[in-house]
Amino acid sequence: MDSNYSVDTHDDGLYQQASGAGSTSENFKVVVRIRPPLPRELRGTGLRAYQCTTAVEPGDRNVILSENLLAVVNQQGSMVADGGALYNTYRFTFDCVYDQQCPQELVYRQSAQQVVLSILQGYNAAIIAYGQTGTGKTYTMEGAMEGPDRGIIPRTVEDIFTYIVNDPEPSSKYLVRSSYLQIYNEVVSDLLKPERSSLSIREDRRRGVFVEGLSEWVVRSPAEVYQLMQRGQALRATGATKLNEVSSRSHAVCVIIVEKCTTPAATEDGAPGGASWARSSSSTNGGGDNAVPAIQSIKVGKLNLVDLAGSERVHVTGAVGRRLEESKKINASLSALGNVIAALTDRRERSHIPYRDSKLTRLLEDSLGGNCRTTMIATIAPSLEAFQESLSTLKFANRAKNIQNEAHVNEDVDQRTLLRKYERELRRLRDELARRSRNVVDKRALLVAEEQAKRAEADKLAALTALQERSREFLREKEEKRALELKIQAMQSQLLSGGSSGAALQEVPAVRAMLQREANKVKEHYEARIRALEAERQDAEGSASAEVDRYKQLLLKQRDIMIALTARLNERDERINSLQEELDAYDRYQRQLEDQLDAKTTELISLRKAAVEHAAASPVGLRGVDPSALQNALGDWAGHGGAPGNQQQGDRQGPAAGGVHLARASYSGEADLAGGGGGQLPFSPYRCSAPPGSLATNGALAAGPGRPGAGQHQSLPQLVYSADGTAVELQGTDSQDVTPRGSTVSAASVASGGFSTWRPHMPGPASSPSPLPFPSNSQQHTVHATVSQSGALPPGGGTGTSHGQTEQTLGTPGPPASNGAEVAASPGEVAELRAAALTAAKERSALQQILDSKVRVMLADIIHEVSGTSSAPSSSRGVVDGEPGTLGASARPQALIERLSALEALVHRVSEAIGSSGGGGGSRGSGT
Ligand SMILES: Nc1ncnc2c1ncn2[C@@H]1O[C@H](COP(=O)(O)OP(=O)(O)OP(=O)(O)O)[C@@H](O)[C@H]1O
Repeated sequence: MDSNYSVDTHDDGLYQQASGAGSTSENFKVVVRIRPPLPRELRGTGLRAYQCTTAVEPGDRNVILSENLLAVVNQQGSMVADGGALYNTYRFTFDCVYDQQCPQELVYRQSAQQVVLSILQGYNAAIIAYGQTGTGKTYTMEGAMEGPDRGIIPRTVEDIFTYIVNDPEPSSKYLVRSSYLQIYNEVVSDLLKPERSSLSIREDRRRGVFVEGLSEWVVRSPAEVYQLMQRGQALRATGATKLNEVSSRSHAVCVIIVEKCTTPAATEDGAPGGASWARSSSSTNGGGDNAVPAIQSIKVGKLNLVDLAGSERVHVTGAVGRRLEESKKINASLSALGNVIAALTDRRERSHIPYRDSKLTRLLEDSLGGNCRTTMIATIAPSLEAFQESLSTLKFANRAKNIQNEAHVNEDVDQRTLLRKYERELRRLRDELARRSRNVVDKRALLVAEEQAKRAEADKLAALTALQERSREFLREKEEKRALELKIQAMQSQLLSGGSSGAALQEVPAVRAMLQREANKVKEHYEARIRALEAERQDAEGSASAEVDRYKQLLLKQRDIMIALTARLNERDERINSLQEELDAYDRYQRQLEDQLDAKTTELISLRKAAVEHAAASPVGLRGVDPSALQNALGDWAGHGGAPGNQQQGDRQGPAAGGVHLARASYSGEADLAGGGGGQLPFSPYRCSAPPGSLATNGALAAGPGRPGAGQHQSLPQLVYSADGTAVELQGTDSQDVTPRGSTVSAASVASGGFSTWRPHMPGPASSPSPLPFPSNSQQHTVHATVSQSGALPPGGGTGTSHGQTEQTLGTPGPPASNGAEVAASPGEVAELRAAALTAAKERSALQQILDSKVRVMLADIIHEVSGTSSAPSSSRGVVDGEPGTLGASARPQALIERLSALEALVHRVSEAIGSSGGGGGSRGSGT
């Protein structure tokens, strides 16, 4: 094989600059292949025709690169010395130089086959195609899949399987695996598994440098490899450039790994390997102690078939954009490759090898200066336009040929086999150990069990012993207890024999009889006690029942009372209603009385008029008339027919001091009061006042005091009534004391609120109590009579009533008769008569006023009583009639009835008195 690469080198000084050392490593060979010119190159460029720049000297190791090849190469193809000085001519010596007509088969056979087949011996091998783009790298590596143009890869696959098939060692076994990857833009991808990209490059001692995760496909025939190659080529990044229509834009690496398993030729006894393995196996299986397991030899050879992307000058290829980026990456990686080669071939002290500067150099680390047999095929183009690239490639290749690889067979025992064997042995030993250990464990367990049994037996005996001891103690305690009991009995027997009461005594019949008697006595006592308690219980039950019955009766009685009270209350209400009706009837009767009073008044006026006329007609006769006689004549209607009138008559001592000091109506007319002559009335005018809303509201009396009149009002005394309607006093509003003397009412009578008697202001017997009862009333009633000097009535005072007529009559001045008749009586007599008549009228009016006041007070009391009775709760009325200190509900109606009767009698008497006087006057008047 080496003879194939043996090329004679002759370096001369002229070409020293370009020629290499000429020595090559056995494990790193560099060959140059010149492809034939392409059609485009043969057409030339512009005016320049095609010009070949390469020539291979005889012997196929030297290559001449010259701008004018014809001038420097003679007919034999060797370089002429003179021509070299005129033209750029370079001569390089490599392990082999293949000219343009060199077929694929020769290239493979001379430069690849031995390297490829070395992997079957356990070597790492690599065939790297390097060169400018479009110079035939892919053609050289792949070529066609069939025919003479088949490249190195197909031929390698064919040779590998041919070798395996033709291996003379039938015991050898082979395992062929294949992978296909690319480095595109510094990214490692699996061309057989496109989904695997960006793979990492690892390295270990056994496998060397490898791509982690790269798929490995076991192939058993060249066809299977072809299929993989075709599949990977379809995925490889390619593109059209100016220099190559199908330019590879990535570095492609086809990996073929061949594992060869062989059996060593001999064992310890020197038998051949194959037979030895067979025997060894059989002996192992048979359990022969002397047999030593045969160890298989595993040789693993890895072949990297590298098709590098072509270096290119960008300005020449015209790459732009993506192609430009690809070119940069390609050139960068190739530059890293050059750096690695430069480092590897540095003659100085071995420096750092920058394998990790690129994926390519990292992946080719074993192939470049490592454990590998490497052949670098530098491809160049023969055309003049590729001169510089060809020169660059040759220089690169010339430098690379100095790389020293140290290839060795990757022979190693099958670690897995050994491991399996050791594992089996270990498992067997473990089983044996376990078995023996199990026996030991069983014995130990038996010993332990026996020990435990002995211990348990000992414990059992100890427990039995303890139990027996406890039993003995128990018996002993029992005996001691018995002894104690006997001792106690003995002591007790001794005590009994000492004379104390005890069971022994009960043995005596007398004692027994005594005890029996005592027992019977106690029994009887308690039985009696029980009976007594039972009786008490029964009594208690009986009394309780009686009490219940009594309460029931009380409840029934109360219920009846309530019913009766309800009925009586209903009756009372009916009675109250009837009384109300009677009161209404009485009011109507009172109004009739008032009408009659008015009639009497009219009659009185007529009488006065007749008297005046009579006096005017016969003043002499009138002058001789006794005033008392005249007053007597008029006194009947003035009230002496009744009790008050009689009393007033006895009490009357003069106009200023006597008579009834009550007025009912207001009198006006200055002439009347002044006696027509401007004289002053002999008695002070009266003003009867009453609280507004009481007497005045019915129009009977004047309004409140001080009501302004048309003229000057004279201040009048007030007649104040006590609560029971009794006139108490006339409280003068001026300095004149008009209080009736002797008219006294005690403060107690005012405050008592009880029944009181009206005591007119009359001396002597007239002060006897009046038989007229009046209901208690805390209110006081004041009657005012207003006399206006201007003659005008007080506003509202008696307006619209019959009293107005009285006033008109009374207010008529006494001028001389229009007929001019001379009055017989003297002016004094006339004045007396007039005063008498006026006094009589006043007394009547006062009497009527008293009557009205009394009636209204009683009516108010009755109404108040009735309303209070009907609205008061039943409890306040008293539950039981006749209860001391309270007026029972049934008694109140009776009292009301009595009051009404008294009132009726009073009215009747007053009416009779008034009627009698009026009737008397009338008769007299009519008689006159
Ligand atoms: N020895 C040869 N004999 C005949 N034709 C060849 C030879 N070498 C190369 N060619 C032809 O040259 C052209 C370019 O070759 P190839 O594609 O292999 O170049 P390359 O170096 O792989 O280019 P790139 O780096 O761009 O991939 C192809 O058409 C190929 O057929």
